Amino acid sequence: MEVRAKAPGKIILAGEHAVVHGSTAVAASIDLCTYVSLTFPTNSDNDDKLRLHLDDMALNFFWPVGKIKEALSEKGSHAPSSPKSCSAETINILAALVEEQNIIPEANITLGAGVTAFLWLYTCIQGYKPATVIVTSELPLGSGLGSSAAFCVSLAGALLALSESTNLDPNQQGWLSFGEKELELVNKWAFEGEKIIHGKPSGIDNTVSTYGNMIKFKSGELMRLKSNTPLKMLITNTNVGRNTKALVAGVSERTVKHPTAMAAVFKAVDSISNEVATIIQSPAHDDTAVTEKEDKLEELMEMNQGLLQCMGVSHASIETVLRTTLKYKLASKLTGAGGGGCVLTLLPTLSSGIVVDKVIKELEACGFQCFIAGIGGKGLQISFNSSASSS
Ligand SMILES: Nc1ncnc2c1ncn2[C@@H]1O[C@H](COP(=O)(O)OP(=O)(O)OP(=O)(O)O)[C@@H](O)[C@H]1O
Ligand SMILES: C[C@@](O)(CCO)CC(=O)[O-]
Ligand SMILES: [Mg+2]
Repeated sequence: MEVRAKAPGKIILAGEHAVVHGSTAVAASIDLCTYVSLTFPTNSDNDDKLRLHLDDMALNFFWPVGKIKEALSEKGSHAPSSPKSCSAETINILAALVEEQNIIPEANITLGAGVTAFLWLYTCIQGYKPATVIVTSELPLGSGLGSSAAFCVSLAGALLALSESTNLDPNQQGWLSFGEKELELVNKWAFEGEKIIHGKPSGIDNTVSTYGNMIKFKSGELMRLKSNTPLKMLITNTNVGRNTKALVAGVSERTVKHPTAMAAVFKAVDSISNEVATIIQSPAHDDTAVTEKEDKLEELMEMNQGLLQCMGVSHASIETVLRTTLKYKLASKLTGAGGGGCVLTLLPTLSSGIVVDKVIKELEACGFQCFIAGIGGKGLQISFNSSASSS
């Protein structure tokens, strides 16, 4: 029996970083996903290993399950229906199991945190069973499109689908969706994984990846938004690597140094996000109303970007994208943690295709990668393949 899970990445339309400090943010899923396949060996396979294949990076890890059990001793906890945080001490034990394999390139230290999160989610949800887990992704890693959250949600989804805590029918064909209670459980586990990768996540990324569509999020609470106008966003990947953990920590440091000024910044972001959510949901019956909405969204994106600069998370490459798109009267803001990564540019409904082609050409000439993603699709989905056996 093989179970597959797919979970989408996301864009943040307003409120990144400030959301970690209690402000409202607005996010939407995108149609680029991370896929996880989970298979248990049959008795005749005689395999005692937990195997993790990160196919996109051609990295293959394996641990004898007895070794994991011995390393974790009483710190391991097989309790799929009770999401639990990984203590700093246990993170170190798991990180040592990851490092021992010596296969993560030095240039990619944060990848180790993802594999550590895998070991935590696996042992808590499935215990010490041998298995093969294969991960592939359409998302660029560490670029602001929520690759870490999609990784944790798809993993938690696949692991829970083959646990006693969920009850999808494995004989059903095609992609299936969990019910509300099960999604809540997946989301909580994914948040625990995100904590290992990010340090101090707000939970917005795993929540939008779990539930999909468009959400407003504040202090752990989600509100689903019903968009009344399709939004078209150009996503530009500056290809400048960064990691969310360091950027979030940088904003927290600034907040400690300048508490009053930063509180004002976070309050302004909160107002911007609420206004963005209201505009997105307001009806627009004709082209004039759509244009009016888009004009307001563009202004709010620019205001949000200014405040992200105040927080210290912009980057020269992001500023280049802003300057380039502004030449064509298009508004942009960074999305996700910033410091490089991806930038969003609103493409108004009536914008001319020629202008869009020109701006893309100019951005690509700077070495950036441009694409238009579908916004607001489904969240986590699961599918079973009863004829598969472990490889
Ligand atoms: N497909 C994957 N396979 C293995 N690890 C992954 C995968 N996708 C994400 N990760 C983990 O997530 C880390 C990247 O997370 P990070 O939060 O820094 O960036 P992001 O999630 O892409 O951007 P943002 O948090 O700004 O949306 C990787 O270094 C790795 O640890
Ligand atoms: C930077 C941040 O606000 C969004 C990253 O996509 C971090 C978080 O909310 O966890
Ligand atoms: Mg992330």
